[in-house]
Formats: sequence, structure tokens, C-alpha cells
Amino acid sequence: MAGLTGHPVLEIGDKFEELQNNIFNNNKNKEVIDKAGLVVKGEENSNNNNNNQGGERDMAPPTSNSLHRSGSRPQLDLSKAAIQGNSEERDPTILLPNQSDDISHFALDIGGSLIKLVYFSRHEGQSIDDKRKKTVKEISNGSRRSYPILGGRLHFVKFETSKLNECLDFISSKQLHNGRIDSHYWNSEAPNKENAVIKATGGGAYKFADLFKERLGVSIDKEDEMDCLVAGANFLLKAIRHEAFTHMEGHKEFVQIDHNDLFPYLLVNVGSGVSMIKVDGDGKFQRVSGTNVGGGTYWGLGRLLTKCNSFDELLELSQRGDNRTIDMLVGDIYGGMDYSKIGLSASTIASSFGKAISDKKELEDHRPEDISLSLLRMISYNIGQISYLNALRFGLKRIFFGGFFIRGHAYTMDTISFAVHFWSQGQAQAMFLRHEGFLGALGAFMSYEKLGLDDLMVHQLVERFPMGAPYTGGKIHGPPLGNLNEKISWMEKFVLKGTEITAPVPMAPPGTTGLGGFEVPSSKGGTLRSDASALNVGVLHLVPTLEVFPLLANPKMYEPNTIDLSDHCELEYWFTVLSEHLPDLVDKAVASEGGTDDAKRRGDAFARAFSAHLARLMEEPAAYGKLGLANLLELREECLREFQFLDAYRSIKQRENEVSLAVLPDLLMELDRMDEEARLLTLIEGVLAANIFDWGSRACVDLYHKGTIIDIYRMSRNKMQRPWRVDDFDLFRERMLGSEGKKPRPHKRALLFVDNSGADVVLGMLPLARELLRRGTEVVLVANSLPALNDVTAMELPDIVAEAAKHCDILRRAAEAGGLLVDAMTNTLDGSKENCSSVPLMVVENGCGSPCIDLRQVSSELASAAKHADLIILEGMGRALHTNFNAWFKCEALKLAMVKNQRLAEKLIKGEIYDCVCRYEPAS
Ligand SMILES: Nc1ncnc2c1ncn2[C@@H]1O[C@H](COP(=O)(O)OP(=O)(O)O)[C@@H](O)[C@H]1O
Ligand SMILES: CC(C)(COP(=O)(O)O)[C@@H](O)C(=O)NCCC(=O)O
Ligand SMILES: [Mn+2]
Repeated sequence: MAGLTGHPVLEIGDKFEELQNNIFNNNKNKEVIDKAGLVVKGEENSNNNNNNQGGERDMAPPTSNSLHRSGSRPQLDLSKAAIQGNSEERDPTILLPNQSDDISHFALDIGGSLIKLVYFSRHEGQSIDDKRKKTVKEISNGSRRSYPILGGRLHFVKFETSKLNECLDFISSKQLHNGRIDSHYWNSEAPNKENAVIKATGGGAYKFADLFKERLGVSIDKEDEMDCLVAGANFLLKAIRHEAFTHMEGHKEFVQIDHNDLFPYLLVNVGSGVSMIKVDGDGKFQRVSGTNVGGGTYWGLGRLLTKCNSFDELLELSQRGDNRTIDMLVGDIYGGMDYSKIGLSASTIASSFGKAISDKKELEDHRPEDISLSLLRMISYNIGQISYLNALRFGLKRIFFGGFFIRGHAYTMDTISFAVHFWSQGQAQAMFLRHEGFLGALGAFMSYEKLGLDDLMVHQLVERFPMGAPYTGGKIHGPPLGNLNEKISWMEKFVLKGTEITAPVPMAPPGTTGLGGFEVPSSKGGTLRSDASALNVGVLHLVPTLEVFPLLANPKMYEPNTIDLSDHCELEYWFTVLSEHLPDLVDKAVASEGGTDDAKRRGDAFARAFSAHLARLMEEPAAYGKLGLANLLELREECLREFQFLDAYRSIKQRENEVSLAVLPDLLMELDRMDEEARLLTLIEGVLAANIFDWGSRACVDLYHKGTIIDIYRMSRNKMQRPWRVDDFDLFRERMLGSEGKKPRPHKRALLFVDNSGADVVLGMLPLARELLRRGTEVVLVANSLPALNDVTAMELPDIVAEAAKHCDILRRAAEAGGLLVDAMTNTLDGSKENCSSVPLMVVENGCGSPCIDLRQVSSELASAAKHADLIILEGMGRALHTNFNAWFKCEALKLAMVKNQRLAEKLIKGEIYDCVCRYEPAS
């Protein structure tokens, strides 16, 4: 059969068909091909284990070993993992009792109202014992840094001080107080429980020291509260990318803090009382003022006046209040007129609660809603005004507000911002911190010696928002979550209660508080979310091995996301896309775990958890920091992992790899028959065409459910006519092959960021890698550390390369030189060990587990590999379009992708779905 577009390589399509026919003529092989999935119609969804005889091994959960091999971003603590129930049964449930529980340090801030607890959980060291060991060593050239900081996670929890027992129970149940605290990693001087010391700050560190000794047997090492607040604030402002934000008239905007231009600033901590601290540097500060009218005043007075039972109830009341019924306005005094001579409008509050004097009303005659609003406004405004006056005293322009009085509450922040803006005539700026109330506790935590936390850099911290976090972190709660089953039952209860979080949430229009001048706010925000979902603070993962990708031309200006989700239409569109993809994803995930009842339950819980995240973000897009599409796609993968779906597309990937590897030799033969120029074009076409095998795209998944791989591949090849929608191929060809007889020098090292398993990597990227190798260019295949959709991982690549190398000398020699064939093919065909002098083919992990890549946080091995690279090839929508489309590099870059989403095609390249991008950029 002739090639589908007349191009010779398309015979590969015929080979597919031939393979299919041959196999179907043979019953034994039919099973293989079914498994291999040439026909892909919905076969994955079988929940019946018996249908699955041939694929048992594919479907089995990976061993703990395989997990430990991977991951610059450790996800699971598998220590003491145990099989639940009968270990003989297929796909038994694995319990991870110690997931995130290897706790080595914690610190407390015991305040007048709340106890804040920060604890650190550490992961076991992750050794790289896979086939890439040699590669990794060679690439990093033995120059890997040894980091003083340990990887792990920081968790944030709070309790009411009046319920100290809950806090003590939490500490006991998490074994926070046992002997490991100081004996574990940093401080070997206090090996036993009797000597255990915990860092604590706040008045309660003094008040409750005896109780801690009595109940937990630990001594409290008291840290100064102001020292801690400043240390905590400085750490957050330097280490967390999206920590500080402004909040004006309902609009939240994250502020990029320049580390070299942070000081001086005014820190205002609004707890029970208020402290105002002028901060000039690390450990350099002065408490310049304070006010006793603070959070305790609002909550205390509010409780007396309204009979509310909780702080949140009081805050929620304020949202339905009208303060004009109780505040005396300028208009009330001036007969409805402005006092324009001094710039006061009639609606300006002249005297908070002033109307209560002249009224004949008693307390009962006032609406609690109005009282709460008037009180909140009075206190917030007063704090803003005093803060400004202190900033003025010292010539400070920036004021950061922390403390749990703020509680992420729009109206409170708007009122404070208004006061600062109004009195400073726009000269000073109020900013808020996402970890608002945890400054002191963080500071106390940092006071442990030898922690090295101060040295952590922004790129070494990754914030994650597991569903367990709002539960343990946000809610003032009882016992902690022990294992996944508890989490699931919590999720079930959560939904049964009909909490708003899973219901479709209407988009809040911008400007929710509408606090222009002293006008009556048009709205005071929506219903206050229950504590369980209100937390804007995730778990901070400390990953010392992450680095900034060294080939970014301008790391400071780098923004990974191409699509800005602050545009509400865009946000709504992508939320819909992800929601609609959920049922299919859950099907795949459940099937990947053998379709057991446990897997179904987890699948259901995952769907609810992820929907809850979406609903939360829909309501408040900036809740978890600045939101881009890459964050959403990563959140989905993280959420799958949280519910222990470690590789939802495992069997699909395996099947597509097998099929593609079977036809690879024919493709290579066809390529070798071409001249250099035709070959280069065919190779690039091959990458673009095979990028269609993407289980993350709705359109593609529909295709797979309707047709066979061969149909899809054909359709894809048909789309390959040039010019592509973005087509810099001629430039690239010139760089590779030269013009007018001049041969350019080959690249020294190319980094190929690979994307999907199956045809994409085997028939697209590997042949391109082979071409580069043939030209004398070293090739580093850069793949995910953890699975994401059907993306190939660094762990899977050596086996794929080894299989491909069986049929190709170039790949074999290069893979040997790169140390990829240590186990698979140590000997050449004649049995002798070749001393290869060929350029190496290597594999490195990229440090992430997402379809996109944020190049500010990559694995150290990728960073090392990048140092000698002069060409980067980014492939696929996630890595080359959703992220990095606008990124500039210090070396040449080729961005290749098929656009498998109509809207993105229109927006990004003014094209159509299945259009292709081949963007070549010289070094900048
Ligand atoms: N769930 C809550 N319970 C009690 N107070 C809360 C709650 N959430 C926010 N607050 C407010 O936060 C204030 C305490 O803030 P915080 O920073 O913890 O200070 P402190 O260290 O003085 O306890 C309270 O006085 C109250 O205004
Ligand atoms: C998840 C993906 C980025 C993966 O694409 P890839 O990087 O594999 O080319 C892409 O499939 C995607 O953007 N999907 C969501 C949009 C859609 O379903 O149309
Ligand atoms: Mn992909």
C-alpha cells in the first residue's frame, strides 16, 4: 500500500495493519494483541478480574522498590507497608501506616486564643538503584552536592487554646513527643524521651510548661515571641513564591518579593492583641508599637454582644450585616450632607457604634449581624490606621499583616487595606501573608539548631494541598487521620453532610466587598467556608535536591504557565475540561489497581476530593497561590497519588509500548533508505504525528474509544502536510544540515524532554534521538520522575531503550555508552564486550510528576546534565505549550507539539485542533 500522504515513511502505517492482521490470524497471538491494545475501545474499564488473566502482572501495584527508585519529589512513605487481609489474593490492599509520620521535629506557638503547631515529617532516603545509576553518575560527574538540609514535609495545624487537651492528644497520637524528636537526624545530644525538649513560643509556653512535662514528659524550650514572629515572616517572604498578596476591593493579587529589597518593613501581627514590629533584617527588629484592640477584642466583645458560639459564626454574621443601623455617619450629623470641606462624605463613619447613644434601642433591638459588622469594621480600620501611623513614623512603605484575626477574610483585609491606602494617600501598601497565623510557630520551629531551614531556597520548596491537610490543618479538631481509610470515611461523611464544597460553586464576581470610600459594602463575601476547607495553607515539601534549570535565559522573569487562569472565562473552561475528564480517569485508575472494591472506593474518594479542589479553586482561584493550568494538571496527579493510584495508565502504557516497539525496526529501515534531508523532515513529522497518543486530551480519548491505533495514526499522519501552523522547520534544517554545501558543527549534547509512552516516545522521539546520536551529538532523554497520565517515566525508559536497541546498532552502542544496558544487554551478539567509543544515550529524571514542567524546580541530575547541553527539544502539549511555550533558553530550543484541544489551538496559534507546532529558537 502506498504511503498515506505519498510520503515513504507512511508505510509504517501499513506495517501496523500487517502486524494486526498477522496477529489476528493466529489465535494465540490474538490474546497478545488484545492485551497490546491495537483495538483500544474501552477495554480498560473491566472491573471483572477474570477478564484479565493475561494482564495480571500489568495490573499489579508496583512493588515498593520501584517507587523508591524514583522521585525527586518523594510522595509516599512506604515504610512498614503491610498487606491488608490475605496476601495471596490478587492486588491486595497495601496499608501505609507511616505515611508522613516519620516525624522528627515540631514546634508550638501557644497564644491567647489559638495554639499553632508546625511539624516536620521526613522521608526515608531515596536511593537511585535503577538502570540509570551509571548514567546519573556520569552526568553528574561525581559533583553532586551534599545538602545540609533534609528533605521532608512541614505541616501546619491549629487548636483553640481553651481546648489544650485536643492539642496534647494530637501530639500523643502522632508520637510527636517521643524520643526521636531530637535524637533523629540533626541533634544527637538528646537521645531519650526524658531529655526531650520542644521549642515553643507565645505566653502558653510559660503558662503550660508544667502541663506539658506532666502529660507528655517533655520540657519546653521557650523562644521569644517577637524573635519567632520575625524569623517566621522572613522565612516565608524569602522561601515561598506566593506568600504575600494585596487585597483591595475584593481583588487578591500576589506580590513578587525581591529578596534583596525586602527590608525594612513593618510587620503587624494581629492575634488576640496586636504587635507592630519594624523589621530591618534577619534577627534585626524592634517592636515599635502595638494595640490592645485586636482579634481578642473582636471575638470577645462580639461574643458578648451577639451570643455567638464561634469566631467563624461571628464573622459570618458580619457578612449579612448593615453597620449603618448602629454606626453614626457624617450624614447623620450633617443632615444627610457631606462635610466636603474636610473631604468627608455623608456615608463616612463619624463614630463607630455612635447611633447606639441616641437610640432608644436596647442591645436586643439591634441585629447581631449589624453589631458584628460594625465591630469588625471598627477594629480592622483601627488596626490599619495605627499601622499606617507607625509606618509613617519610620518611613516604611510596606506593611505585612499576619495573625489569625485576618483569617483570609476578604472584608477584614479590604478594610485594613482601605485604611492604609486612604491615610497614606496610596503611598503605603498593606500586604497579607498566606500563612498568616503560623509566623510564630514557624519561627519557633526554625530555632532548632542545625536544621538548615534558613538556607532553603524558593526552588527547594513545593507546596501541596492534600485533602488531609484541610482536615488536620484547618479544622479545630479531635483525633488526627491515621490512614487512608479514615480519610475516605471522612470524605464520605463530608459529602453526606452536603457541605457546599462539592456542590457546583457559582463564580464570585470580582470586587466582592466593594468597599469604595466609606460606602456601604455591596457584599461582604460569600458564605464563610467551614474550617475544613478554608485553609489556604498546604503541606510544605522540602526538597533540597531541586534546582533551577540552568539553561533558562532569565530565571527571574520565567513564568512556566502560558495560559493565565486569572481570566475567569479561561478558568471556567479548563475546570469544565478537567471535570468532564474525571469519569474516564477514575475508570482507568480503578482498573489499574485491579478494579477491586477497595480501588473503587478510593476512585470514588479521589473523584470527590479532586472535585472539591476544583470547586474550592473555582470559588477562590488564588486560594493555593497563583493558579496556572500547570498547577491544576499537577494537582490532579497529586490527588491521584494521595489516594494511592500510583500509575493509573500503567497497562495502557505497557501495551502501547509493545505495539510501537514491534514496528520500530520497520520504521528505522524506512528512515535509513532516505537521504538526510528527507529523513530529518520525516523524523520531525514522526514526533508531531505520534504526539497524538495522549490520554489527557478529551478529544484524543474520544478517538481511542472509537477507533484503533492504526486509524488514529493514519489520521495523524494525514495532518502532517507542511506548512504546519507554527513552522520553523526550515530554520532548524539549516542549523542541522547547513546550506550551500556548508556543514554546520553538530550539537554537543541535546536534552530531549520526552512526553507520552507508546508511539510518541518509541516511534517519535527515539528515532530523532538516534539521528542526533548518528551525528555525534550526546543525547539525554529527560522524562518524568513520577507517572502522570500516559507520560513515559525515567524509570520505564531504560527497558524501552533496551528493547529498541535490540534492532539498532546506533541505539545499542549509545545506550551502552550511556550505561543504560547494564542488565539488559551486556554482551554484543558475538559475546565480546565492546569497548564503545560512541556518544552516549542517557536518561535522567526531571524531578516532576505532572504533564507539565516548571523549569524553576527540576531534579539535580537534570540540572547537571543541562550544563553541557546546547540543544533542548521540548515535546508535547504539557511541556512545550501549556508550559514553556514562551520560555527563552541560553541554548537552542526546539518546541514540538500537536495541539489536541480546539480552544488552545485557536488561542495560542490561531489554528485548529490537531494543528502542529514546530518552533525553533536559536540561543538567546
Ligand atoms: N477558630 C478560631 N477560634 C478563635 N479565634 C479565632 C479563630 N480563627 C480566627 N480567630 C481570631 O484569631 C485571633 C487569634 O489569633 P492568633 O494569631 O492565633 O493569636 P494568639 O497567638 O493571640 O492566639 C483570635 O483572637 C480571633 O480573633
Ligand atoms: C494533559 C495534556 C497537557 C497532555 O498533553 P501532552 O503533553 O501529552 O501532549 C493535554 O492532553 C491537555 O491539555 N489536556 C486537556 C485538554 C483537553 O482535554 O482537551
Ligand atoms: Mn503527555
